[in-house]
Amino acid sequence: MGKACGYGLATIMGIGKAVPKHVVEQNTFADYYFDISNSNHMVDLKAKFAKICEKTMIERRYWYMSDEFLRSNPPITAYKSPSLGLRQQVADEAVPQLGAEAALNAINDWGRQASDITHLIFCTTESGRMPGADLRVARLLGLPLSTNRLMLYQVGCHGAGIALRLAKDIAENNPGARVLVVCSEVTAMGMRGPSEADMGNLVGQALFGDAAAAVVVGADPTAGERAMFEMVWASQDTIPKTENAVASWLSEEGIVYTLHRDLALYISSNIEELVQAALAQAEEGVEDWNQEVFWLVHPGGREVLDRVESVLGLRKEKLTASREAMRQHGNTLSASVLTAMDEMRRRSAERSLATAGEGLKWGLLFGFGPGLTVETILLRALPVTQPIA
Ligand SMILES: CC(=O)CC(=O)SCCNC(=O)CCNC(=O)[C@H](O)C(C)(C)COP(=O)(O)OP(=O)(O)OC[C@H]1O[C@@H](n2cnc3c(N)ncnc32)[C@H](O)[C@@H]1OP(=O)(O)O
Repeated sequence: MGKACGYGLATIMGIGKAVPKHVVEQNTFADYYFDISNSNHMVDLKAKFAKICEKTMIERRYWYMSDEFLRSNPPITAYKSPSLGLRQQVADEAVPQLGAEAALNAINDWGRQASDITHLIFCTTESGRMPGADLRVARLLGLPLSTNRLMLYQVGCHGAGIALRLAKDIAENNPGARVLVVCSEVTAMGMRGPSEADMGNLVGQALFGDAAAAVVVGADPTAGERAMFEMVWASQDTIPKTENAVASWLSEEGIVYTLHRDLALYISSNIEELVQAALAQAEEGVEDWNQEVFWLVHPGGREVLDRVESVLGLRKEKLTASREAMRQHGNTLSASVLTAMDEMRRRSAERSLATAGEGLKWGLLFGFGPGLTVETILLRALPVTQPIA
């Protein structure tokens, strides 16, 4: 979808993130995880898990659930035990709280009042409650009751891509619209102990972390606003025959998921075509993917980034923002790619580069999720300016 109805293209005008306070260090995580799940007798599995943790290249993650809470609620740390109500209670508290904190940071970055937000898109994989976290966040931020809310439940890691694509359509078709996109994820639903028969679960336990990230989207910047990234084109694609590569379902035991060993291979084998299709939408030829393009790739796991980098022939530093987001937070599902965007913007500003996209004009954002679904957004980073006077 391109420019519509004579209004300008949707732009990202503010970015914010938030993490909960409990820090989980990856280099001691195997010991901790097997201890809280009373699984120290699984000696070989623990050794294998320690190796997986090391290979993730994650340094730390953040959890909303405290050590005390986990130790006093064994159904959460069992491999499978009825615990949905308990998990939902955590999500009810944590998802809106973290989301509101990230949203406030994005609104402060944007520079206008929260009451100027016209639409709210809230995305989480972790909750099944109505009314949803969108309403709680609207209340916490003091948004007007007339704010148009849209709640995306159970979307998975490509949720930010979906939310941005919808925000683009809204901003380009409703003059003056300012859309707050919030992605908030806590591992309360999917946290569980180890099982020798479920390696996919073990890989997930080494990867997933809690975080929220938010952006403000609008077309035609006005006084006090500065546009960072224009969303030029957005699309969704499904990779054929990969329906079982990532699957998750809500059960009495919380969210149970499978991660296929070849998931990274499926993504990397199909991404080149999607890159070409997206860059063909740029107004000028973009030939050199290292010199001319900045990359925001969902940090699904180290192997996902390695394979994407290799198949596209990207230099090591091109995926730095994604790798840093993963190193500092783990895979935070829908919040991941926005966290990477925040990191890229921060690093670009630190180096006084001409745009928030590492000084470059054209960029690609990729979200990956169950389906396998790929969300692609062609971005144009605008020259760094002060907010419009
Ligand atoms: C679609 C999306 O992308 C959405 C998401 O974000 S969902 C999460 C997506 N991410 C993933 O699935 C993780 C991708 N994988 C990785 O990043 C890496 O495999 C890793 C960091 C987990 C491990 O690194 P690695 O270099 O592959 O380590 P490696 O020594 O080969 O593997 C360790 C062990 O784990 C096993 N393993 C790894 N992934 C596995 C999986 N998904 N299922 C079963 N076993 C797995 C390996 O077979 C190996 O077992 P053995 O020691 O018995 O051979």
